[in-house]
Amino acid sequence: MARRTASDRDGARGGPRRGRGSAARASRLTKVYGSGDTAVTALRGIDLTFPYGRFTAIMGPSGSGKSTLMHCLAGLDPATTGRVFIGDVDLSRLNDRQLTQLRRDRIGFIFQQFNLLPTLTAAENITLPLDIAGRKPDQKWMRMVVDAVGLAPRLNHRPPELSGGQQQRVACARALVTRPEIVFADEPTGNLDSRSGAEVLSFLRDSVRELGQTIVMVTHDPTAASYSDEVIFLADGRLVDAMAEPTPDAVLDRMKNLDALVRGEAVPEPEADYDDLPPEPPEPRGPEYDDRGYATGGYPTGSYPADHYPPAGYHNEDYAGPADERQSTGYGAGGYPGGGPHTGEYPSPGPYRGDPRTGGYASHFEASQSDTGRFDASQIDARGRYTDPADTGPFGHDRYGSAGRHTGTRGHGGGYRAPDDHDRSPYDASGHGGTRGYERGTGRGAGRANPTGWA
Ligand SMILES: Nc1ncnc2c1ncn2[C@@H]1O[C@H](COP(=O)(O)OP(=O)(O)OP(=O)(O)O)[C@@H](O)[C@H]1O
Repeated sequence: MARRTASDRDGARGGPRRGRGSAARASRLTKVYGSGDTAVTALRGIDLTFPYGRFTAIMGPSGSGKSTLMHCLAGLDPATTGRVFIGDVDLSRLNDRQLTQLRRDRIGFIFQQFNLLPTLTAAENITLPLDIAGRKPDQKWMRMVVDAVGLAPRLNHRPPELSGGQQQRVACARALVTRPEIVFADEPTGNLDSRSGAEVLSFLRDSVRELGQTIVMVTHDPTAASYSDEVIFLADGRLVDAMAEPTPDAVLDRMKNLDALVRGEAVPEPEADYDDLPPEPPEPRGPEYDDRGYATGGYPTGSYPADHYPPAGYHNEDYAGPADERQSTGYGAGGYPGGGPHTGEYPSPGPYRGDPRTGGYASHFEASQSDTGRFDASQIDARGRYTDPADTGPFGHDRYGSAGRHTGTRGHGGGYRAPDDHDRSPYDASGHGGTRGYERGTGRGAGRANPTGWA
């Protein structure tokens, strides 16, 4: 696919059309199927924005509401409450005829089952939406799309004469030929072998990067999701997490945790990462001193790294420990007695001063994890990071919120909430704010702007 300029991406030369604002948006979207005893709540208040020119994957356990969300966004299924916008059009204000027209003119669809008409050639299938609308194809755009999906030599073939991958590429070209503002793809590679799937996904990704297309794709496949710019995760009808620049392994890990949490199981214990996650500072209880003036255990000193204490044999009370890294890694002042770096005020007793082989730290730290059960399930967030459930931190309300002072400037705001915790949205008022920027209202945080733009 030929490189195009930024102005091309805006549709100046026939690329996807763009309105103002975002390509699609859901605001407090809920969906309930049925009523009374048989009611099924599929979506529980989704706030989500899809900016133009991005490729977003929607993932989540079976039954989490992925297809329902996509159908509501695409105007195929009405919301129960809340609102959905395509561009700046509020779908709830459209009648059936207007909705049909909007879908035809402004939305492209790609389905798992290709949905091609077997009696039409590939070229006729591609132009079908335009024919139905009584519009003539923009030949230049059509050629570009056909070239991009590599179908030029196959345009006169009928679907039964094409491989699965080729058929899906016809479907991709059909979705793009109307220059839609947004394309919804429902498991587009679900029926393809991995090589054909990769071809289709590469095309989708390139159409975003090089043509400025906006794509939203539901998938179960972490590899497929890794082609996207960002993955959003649903569980039990709620948005529970997001991952920018996904890799298959990272997506797979996240999905495993989501599955386990949805089943009410403990998530796998993460490997303790001493560099990334310093142990929780102990509760200040006041020092106790021996008759030489050394602390004797009034503090659970084993929770401190050994290099915070005087080296072996060092008995000088004036010892000043290394600078308090916890401050630079996000632990606020106050975690330590006195609220600042170590000053030698509380020299440590015990093994932490006397074992140069281990520094007296790691082995004790490991032991303390199992002794205290520090890493139990309720304290592990969806990113596998330790959090303190009792501590809502500066990002408040988020039962598993991993952002905040625990991870400080490196906080990512994973924020998975237990499936049984239905009483409030995980993205409620003070929900997210970490460096990934899940800040309600602005879609931006202190660091990297959130590309999906949580509303
Ligand atoms: N037409 C319907 N009538 C009643 N319940 C429905 C209907 N469609 C979906 N549901 C229910 O809504 C919930 C969400 O379904 P949805 O198909 O959106 O999930 P999903 O994440 O796409 O699942 P999967 O990955 O298995 O396709 C499920 O509990 C499902 O049983």
